[in-house]
Amino acid sequence: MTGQQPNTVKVAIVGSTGYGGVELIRLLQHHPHVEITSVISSSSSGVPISDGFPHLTNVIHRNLDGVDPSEMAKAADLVFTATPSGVSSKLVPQLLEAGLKVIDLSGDFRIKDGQVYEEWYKHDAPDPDVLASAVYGLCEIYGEQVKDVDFISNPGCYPTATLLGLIPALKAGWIDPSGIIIDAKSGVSGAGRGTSLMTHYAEINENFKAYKVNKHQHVPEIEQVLTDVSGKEVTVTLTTHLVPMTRGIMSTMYAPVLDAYTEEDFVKLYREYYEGRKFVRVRDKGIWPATKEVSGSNFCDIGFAVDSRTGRVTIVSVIDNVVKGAAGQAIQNLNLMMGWEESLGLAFTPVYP
Ligand SMILES: NC(=O)C1=CN([C@@H]2O[C@H](COP(=O)(O)OP(=O)(O)OC[C@H]3O[C@@H](n4cnc5c(N)ncnc54)[C@H](OP(=O)(O)O)[C@@H]3O)[C@@H](O)[C@H]2O)C=CC1
Ligand SMILES: CC(=O)N[C@@H](CCC(=O)OP(=O)(O)O)C(=O)O
Repeated sequence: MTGQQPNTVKVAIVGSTGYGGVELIRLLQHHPHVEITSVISSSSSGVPISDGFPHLTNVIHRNLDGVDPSEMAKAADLVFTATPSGVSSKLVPQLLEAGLKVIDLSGDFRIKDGQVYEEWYKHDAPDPDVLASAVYGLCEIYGEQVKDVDFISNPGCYPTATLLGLIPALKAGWIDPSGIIIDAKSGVSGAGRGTSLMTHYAEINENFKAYKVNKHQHVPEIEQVLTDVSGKEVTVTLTTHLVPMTRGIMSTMYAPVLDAYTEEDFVKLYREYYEGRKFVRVRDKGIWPATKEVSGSNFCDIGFAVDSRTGRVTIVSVIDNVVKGAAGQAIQNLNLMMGWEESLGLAFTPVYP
């Protein structure tokens, strides 16, 4: 920790009754410099959070507070907004105006072009000045830019797995940016706690479905970052799937390889690129990552195969969508923002089996 930073940061969580919010509560219990001073709900304030979430009994003794930015500013230094897209865009400016630091888990501030955001998210774009002030918190790539800022936009779950899997090869000029195909699968918790026909038991149990093909709101987020890091206009094909499991994302990426690079070359390149970054684990040749091997943890595990017959590389990247894809990465961002060691409070071994 740097000399100027307070020893304890008081945090409030808006959307604390959702999957991202509840996961923030679970993980922050282990953070040595964080005190949760307010858990907030727009629909059920005044009751103990453990009433609705019995697993939090004897873990956190707090009643749910209502959504009131001036009260949040009295209670906390920083707010995690684990709120739906379209809600964060209106709430975050009020929180910043009240003097709070903010880490937003929604997609509202990730897309730098407001028009592109409106096209893909079907919500009004946020205030352009506030949007411009948001720093995109993909920690292993933009970690330096996150230090000392007031407002971080936490990346999406599919983009986190996908971007960490593609960026080293793309930056090195090893893969053709015009030929990237992403085949991604998510557990059902990625859709949030609300019920829907898409996710109810009879629809998803023993089923496997593609959705939002070529229309997923994470397409512009992935393209924006790949274009930024490569300096070339990148477009991607993304197919997202829902699989009958609770947590986990597997993003399988295919791209043409531009020279005779082998699997060993890819392993070496990625290990060098992510050297010192505890949360990215690059597998040895032939060892494929599985979602269970990262479940409950902030790890992103990556494996490769190069097919000399087709000239393509297959890159497999897995994360826990609620941890590295949401709450865990948000805490990693908090650590970087505060000048703390990035893995503080996040040293979770994956839950296995
Ligand atoms: N689940 C995941 O894997 C990931 C989610 N995200 C993003 O993180 C955010 C939270 O996701 P998740 O927790 O899954 O979603 P959930 O649907 O599980 O939870 C969202 C919570 O937001 C609260 N909320 C709804 N409307 C308002 C409002 N007007 N004002 C304040 N709070 C409101 C609700 O709680 P209440 O009614 O009590 O206020 C609800 O519990 C979303 O933007 C999502 O896209 C990002 C990456 C991964
Ligand atoms: C399984 C599932 O439904 N996942 C969600 C991911 C939600 C998310 O992260 O969306 P934001 O970009 O708005 O934060 C989806 O595909 O829309």
